[in-house]
Amino acid sequence: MPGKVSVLVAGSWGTAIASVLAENDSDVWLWSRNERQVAEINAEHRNHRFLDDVELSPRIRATTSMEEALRGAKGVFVVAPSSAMREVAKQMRPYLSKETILVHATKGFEADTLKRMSTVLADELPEYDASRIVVLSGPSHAEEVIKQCPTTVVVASEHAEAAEEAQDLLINSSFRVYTNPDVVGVEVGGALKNIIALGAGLTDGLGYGDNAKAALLTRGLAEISRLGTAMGGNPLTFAGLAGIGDLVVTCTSKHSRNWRAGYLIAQGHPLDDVLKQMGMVVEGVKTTQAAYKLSRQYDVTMPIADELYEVLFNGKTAAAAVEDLMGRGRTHELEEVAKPVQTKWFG
Ligand SMILES: NC(=O)C1=CN([C@@H]2O[C@H](COP(=O)(O)OP(=O)(O)OC[C@H]3O[C@@H](n4cnc5c(N)ncnc54)[C@H](OP(=O)(O)O)[C@@H]3O)[C@@H](O)[C@H]2O)C=CC1
Ligand SMILES: O=C(CO)COP(=O)(O)O
Repeated sequence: MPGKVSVLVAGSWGTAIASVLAENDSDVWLWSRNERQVAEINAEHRNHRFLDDVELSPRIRATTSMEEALRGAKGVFVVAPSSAMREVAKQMRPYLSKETILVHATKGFEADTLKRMSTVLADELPEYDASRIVVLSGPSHAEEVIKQCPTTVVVASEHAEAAEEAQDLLINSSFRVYTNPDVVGVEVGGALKNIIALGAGLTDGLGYGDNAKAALLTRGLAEISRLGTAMGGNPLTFAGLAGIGDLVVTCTSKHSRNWRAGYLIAQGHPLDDVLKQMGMVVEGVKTTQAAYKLSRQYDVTMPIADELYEVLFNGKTAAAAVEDLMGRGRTHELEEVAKPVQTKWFG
């Protein structure tokens, strides 16, 4: 069963996924554009820039050659930041076999087009059957996965067999993998939870406590479900690993870059400085812009995402944003949640 699989790119999450695949006896080719990083991984079995404290399996070989990474691979895992997905997909096209299982694990939308990541892959890989694309998501900080802490994730594909093949490649006793046919819900849940995690960092930075955090998580989930359902996702997906599961971990974990960015912004650090200081991708910032536009396109109310947008891009203080959220007009808890339920899921 194990054979060659490739992982593109060698950031934190790509390196952790490569480690899970290597634990399962796959021969893993980890692609990076960075020659020094590739040389370090091959010589020292360390990714010094990301997850430096863990020794990598010798089953993981790094390369800067896309051809070497993809040729003969039975599975390809694309783990680029959303801003790089199209560029990476273009480079894959000449070498990607139609038989390969193609999985992406990116949480975000394309900034200009507002497209989901599987759609960006489908655009750039027209020879590949788009219905077989698999999305990997769920509560899974790389720092814990690479140390084999128990973790549960979901793989979604319209094509049940493709999802099961991805499940086979990944599942082991510390990495439990569920399948789900709802690509839209899993992608939208994974992307939008980063906005709420930024908000949780903000309220923690303001010292607002656990009640505020619980409120953000709960009302944040209502916003995620509302937009996700309007975009075609199954409402039940948001009660699962790619919804509430990932929301909980990202809003409460010390590992979350989105939470940390929110925390620093609440303390008065300018957004640009925070992003530079972080040195890793903080998807929630661009996703807040995307959600601002998508909520208007789909005519759904997203007050938390709107307030985050004002804080990040229009200079509103976090305290004023919380005050405005608390002072909104009275409403029924379920009023805005129950809008359009997709017939695709419930007949
Ligand atoms: N970290 C985590 O725990 C998890 C992350 N994710 C998601 O995975 C995705 C990737 O995040 P993560 O690995 O954490 O990010 P990191 O910041 O750790 O790493 C980003 C990587 O992307 C590479 N990269 C950026 N632009 C390009 C490009 N144009 N071409 C090739 N490589 C590029 C960087 O390379 P270089 O060093 O050369 O710039 C770097 O290796 C995000 O969508 C994130 O939300 C999902 C679940 C868990
Ligand atoms: O998606 C993640 C965990 O599931 C990672 O979240 P951060 O990008 O906020 O670190």
